[in-house]
Amino acid sequence: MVLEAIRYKEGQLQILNQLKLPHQVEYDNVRSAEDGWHAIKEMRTRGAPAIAIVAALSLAVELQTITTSDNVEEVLAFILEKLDYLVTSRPTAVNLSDAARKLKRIVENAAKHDGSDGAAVSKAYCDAAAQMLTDDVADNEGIGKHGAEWIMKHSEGSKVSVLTHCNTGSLATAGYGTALGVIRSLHAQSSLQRAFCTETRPYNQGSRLTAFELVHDKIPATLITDSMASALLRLKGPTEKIAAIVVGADRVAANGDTANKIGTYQLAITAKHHGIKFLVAAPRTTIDLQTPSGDSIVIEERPGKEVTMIKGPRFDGVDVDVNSTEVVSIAASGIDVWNPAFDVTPASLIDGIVTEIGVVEKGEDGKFDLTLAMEAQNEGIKPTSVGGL
Ligand SMILES: CSC[C@H]1O[C@H](OP(=O)(O)O)[C@H](O)[C@@H]1O
Repeated sequence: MVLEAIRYKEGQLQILNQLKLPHQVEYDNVRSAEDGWHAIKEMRTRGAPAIAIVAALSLAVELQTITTSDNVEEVLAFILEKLDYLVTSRPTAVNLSDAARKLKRIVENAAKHDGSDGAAVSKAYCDAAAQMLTDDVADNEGIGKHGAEWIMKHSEGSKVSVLTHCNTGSLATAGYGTALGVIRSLHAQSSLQRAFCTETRPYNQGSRLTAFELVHDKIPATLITDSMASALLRLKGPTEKIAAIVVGADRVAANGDTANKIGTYQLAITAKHHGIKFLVAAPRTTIDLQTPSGDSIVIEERPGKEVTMIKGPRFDGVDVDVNSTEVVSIAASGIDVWNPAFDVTPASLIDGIVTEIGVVEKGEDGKFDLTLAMEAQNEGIKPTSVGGL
């Protein structure tokens, strides 16, 4: 079974309901932008690239199943309004707003063409949205290649271990993954000793999703709790050949400060303390030159019950009843909760930003210059993840 977070064909979009993984594999139909918004908000689908793609395709299937007006202005207004609505689903990952901006430009250009009609504008949108699936997988394979090469160049021996956080694999993207794509590439070239993954409280992307992907791909892997990371580096770093911590990103600011899953910042601190390389792996659609630094990144806060309650199938001490679901409280009633979904890692703690066209490192001034990577994108060296703009 190929792990597909997103299944799309004209007129039909299905998402793997990630709230039910790893014990149940269930796909939910997404028939409209509203369905897409709720799927993203409820985190039935998640991951910065996947959020952008599901949002874009949710509007595509809506356009493909309604009777499209011939009126260019009506269809254009409908698409622009729906994109503005979809962007409100989750604020931190830039991929969604970046895709919305590029899709708006595409349909505005399509509407200007002589003889254009509503159907032409709708088709231009749907073609660009579908292209995001293909481009994202290509981006991730490039990230995997460049990241694996960089790690091997900066470590000794023929095999290395890496630690990763959250889920950045096929369940967070259109396929292959970003940081998990680097792990897949290391494994494919027989350079991976072992992948360590953190459970990533409170949504448990690591224990539920990354562990699921690593077991599925038969990659040697070990799950640890978030609180074990520093001890792992100190006690097992040398013997397990841990060469790097590789994480994904939801938004990379112009100076390289990176918003990613809560817990990333403390991993960067412990990596620095233990002399372990710290890499951010993300497509260029995650780089946001309009946001000057991490101080300007909006950090999503989620409901406290995601911390105090835990949901899963019943375990009778022998087997897991995959068809059961129990929700249990694991905190004292009445306690206040702070539940930021992300934190910001300062560029000073990041050794490299792995993109699909190469690894960006800091210059002699100790700062990242991300404009070069983005200029490569704008010069058309490779189309962006939305319709080749
Ligand atoms: C390639 S996924 C990037 C990013 O998205 C995840 O957040 P969430 O699971 O809340 O959508 C996590 O921060 C990943 O690193």
